[in-house]
Amino acid sequence: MTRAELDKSPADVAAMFDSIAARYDLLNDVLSLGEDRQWRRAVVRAVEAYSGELVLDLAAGTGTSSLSFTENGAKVVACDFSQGMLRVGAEQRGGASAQGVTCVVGDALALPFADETFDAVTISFGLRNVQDPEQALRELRRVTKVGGRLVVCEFSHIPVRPVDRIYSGYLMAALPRVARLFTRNTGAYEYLSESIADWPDQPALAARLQRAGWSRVAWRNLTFGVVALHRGYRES
Ligand SMILES: C[S@@+](CC[C@H](N)C(=O)[O-])C[C@H]1O[C@@H](n2cnc3c(N)ncnc32)[C@H](O)[C@@H]1O
Repeated sequence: MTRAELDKSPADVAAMFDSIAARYDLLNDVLSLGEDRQWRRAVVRAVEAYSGELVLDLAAGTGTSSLSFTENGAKVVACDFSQGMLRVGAEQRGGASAQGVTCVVGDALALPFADETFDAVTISFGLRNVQDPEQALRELRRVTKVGGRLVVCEFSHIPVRPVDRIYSGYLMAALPRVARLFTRNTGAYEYLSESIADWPDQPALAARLQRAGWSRVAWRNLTFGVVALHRGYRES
């Protein structure tokens, strides 16, 4: 059974996602009771990519989110260090460069792109899995054009503490049991629960974005704060 620990060793994280790639999208729908589709629509609206723009979808996984950014004609680079996840997505879209999405293998901590390449950069459910999130946020800023924007979609915390405790109970107890019905790699879903519980809340993540150099940082909650969308701009 392949799972990562909270030290987020890159080799363990990549191997874990390789091992669950084939069932990744199905499990997302099941475990979120279909809410993931609403979250993804909210990300597409927040990124607001249009024709002529180049978007980086970092930690793109199978690229479920990447394809939606092409709706108004933008081109998308789907970057991830799990070749297994990228491969599953490429097979679904008909190639490693198809339907406006180009897959690139790369590490969030040292992105394989020149400075000021992208009009918009985004990362969904990926930043929590990166060993050094602030370094990833600095790298995202480096490859963004001046005036460009960042949207981070990540699990977060429900601001009402007693409700957040009940939700954490679901995460730790029920989620891995439900996952067991669909996958042998229950360790990956124990890691999911633990990493969400361990992740900073909305103001703390906003502070990280600011420390990494992003300006005009703001966030909004989705599904009562189960997920939060953080936004920032590169101003200089
Ligand atoms: C939970 S999946 C999210 C996939 C996709 N963004 C989505 O919304 O479904 C997290 C992804 O982050 C990738 N990832 C984690 N750390 C990374 C790193 N340092 N560099 C590149 N990708 C990374 C994993 O390989 C995995 O595909």
